[in-house]
Amino acid sequence: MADQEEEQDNTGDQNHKPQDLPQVLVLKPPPVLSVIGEESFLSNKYQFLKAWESPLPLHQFLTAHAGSIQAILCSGAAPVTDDLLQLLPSVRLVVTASAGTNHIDLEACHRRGISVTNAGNVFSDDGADAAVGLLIDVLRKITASDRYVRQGLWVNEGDYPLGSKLRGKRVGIVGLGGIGLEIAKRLEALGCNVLYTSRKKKTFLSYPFYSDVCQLAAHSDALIICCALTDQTRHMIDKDVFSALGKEGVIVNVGRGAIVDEKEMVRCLVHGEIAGAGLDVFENEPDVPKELFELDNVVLSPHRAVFTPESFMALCELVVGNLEAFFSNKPLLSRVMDV
Ligand SMILES: O=CC(=O)O
Repeated sequence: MADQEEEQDNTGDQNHKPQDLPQVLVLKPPPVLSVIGEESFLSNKYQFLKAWESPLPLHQFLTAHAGSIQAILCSGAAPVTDDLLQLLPSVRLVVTASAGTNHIDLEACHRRGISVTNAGNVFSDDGADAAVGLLIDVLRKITASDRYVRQGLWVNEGDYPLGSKLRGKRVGIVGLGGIGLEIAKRLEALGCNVLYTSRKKKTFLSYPFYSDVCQLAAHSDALIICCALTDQTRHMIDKDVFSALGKEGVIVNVGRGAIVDEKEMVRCLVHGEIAGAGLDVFENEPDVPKELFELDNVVLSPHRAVFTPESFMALCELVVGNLEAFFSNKPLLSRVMDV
């Protein structure tokens, strides 16, 4: 079966036999594929082994190609675990088509001498636009009042309750990486006071830094979560943080659902212990806690914050650039350093 697959030229390259090309494993189609199309995304300089198209069980498929796969192209849809890497001794590179790397066992990659690259900064603008958009939406009740108008309630019930002003708000950014920095720039331009927490204080910035997220919440009117999901940040936004944020506080999450203790967040929203939420990510996507559907002070979005056709085009170039750099022994373009 493996031989049959190797005979099938899925590279589009007429000059090379596919088996001469470097082999890159793709476990599941990353979201970018459905927008950009396989022909554009999967460069014909490599033989992409699409595990999901093989009739073989994954383990057998991987074993059949174990010696020849040098790189893995992945996304959040398929985890890259230590057990998987164990089966693929020739892998030296994992390229993820995402900003987040929580689906990759970074420690195992480090131990095995495997480099990892991610989406670098290609999603920073769109992620920041979406985060600020969600914050404005919650504060000014844009989606909720849209529903009000469509349901004919303006006519029957009168004016909709007023929202709250953005200018002057103290916004705590949790994670001042590429997306966080872009959020800060936008909020500054909109007249907000930016504060932040991050792994380390950024000495080149004058925004107030809080090493403790509870302290940050206590000094913020809104918190925007845009840090990485790691063992340290899982459920970091917990009961104590919500209580420090307080009844008037708003939370926006464009990072990962599991950074927030979702059950506790739902409880706080239902009981009015925080004022509202703008959420692009959830703990068990695509499942969203049903209680949130009933709440007008919550804006929901289906994990789309960073994705636009433009960011996907940039991602496409970056992925190909990283593969080219790797296979020609040049420095990687967006190496993940924090192992
Ligand atoms: O959530 C999207 C990403 O991590 O790229």
